[in-house]
Amino acid sequence: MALALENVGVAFGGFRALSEVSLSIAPGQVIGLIGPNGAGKTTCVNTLTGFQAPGTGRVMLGGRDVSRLSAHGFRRAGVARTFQAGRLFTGLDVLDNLACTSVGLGQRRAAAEHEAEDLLHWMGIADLQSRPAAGLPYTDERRVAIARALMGHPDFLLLDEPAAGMSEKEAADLAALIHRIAREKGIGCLLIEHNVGLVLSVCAHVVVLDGGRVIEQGDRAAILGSRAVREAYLGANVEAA
Ligand SMILES: Nc1ncnc2c1ncn2[C@@H]1O[C@H](COP(=O)(O)OP(=O)(O)OP(=O)(O)O)[C@@H](O)[C@H]1O
Repeated sequence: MALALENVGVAFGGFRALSEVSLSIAPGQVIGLIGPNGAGKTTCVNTLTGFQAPGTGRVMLGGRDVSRLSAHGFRRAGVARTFQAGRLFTGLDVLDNLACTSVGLGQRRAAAEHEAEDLLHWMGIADLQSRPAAGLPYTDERRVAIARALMGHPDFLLLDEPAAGMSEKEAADLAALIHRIAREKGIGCLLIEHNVGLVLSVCAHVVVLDGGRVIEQGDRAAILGSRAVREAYLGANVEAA
């Protein structure tokens, strides 16, 4: 049961944001997706979650072509995501932010609240449960957004720059949480991050995009040793950098 892009292309008007992109996430695996600004990372996540239909190629989930599924359809099928901005429901408290997700997926309210309490406890943030989502400190908002994405027991979790604005210590705590999500829940995770050090420390496999194309993929050693990656980040004149 994998979530995958197969030779995906996405164009906005005449601009090709993705060209022939293939990548695959297995259950319990943490994949990193990196690349310079505008490389196409968010477009990849949008395509893997039904927010953007591929122009060419296919999105596959467990061997099924889900390219035309809606975003809600992807969520129901077990693919959850977070956004660069937390996008919490600011009029609700933390517990209700989580519970309403499972209610939206068809669960009864009492069961959804119970699941939300368990999940907040599992993440070590049970103390936040009655707090209004509006005005949460930035790092707590990020953690609640991840907790909300975990509601309904998804098989895959796609995280769009979850460590943006975090201190080194907060980013290390986040890395530990992502490991737990993969290991203890068996969820396949895809992590987009500008913090390349964090990605290389968390992910066994990293995909590098530049100009909408996959320019490299492999383990930490392969990424660090890649001339194409150095050129993408530092410009063509890598020897001088
Ligand atoms: N809806 C859209 N309409 C037109 N162009 C778009 C749209 N969405 C993205 N793009 C363009 O596609 C390219 C890829 O954007 P995308 O947001 O996927 O890159 P990214 O790697 O996530 O960038 P960043 O690291 O800056 O968030 C960019 O040039 C962007 O301007």
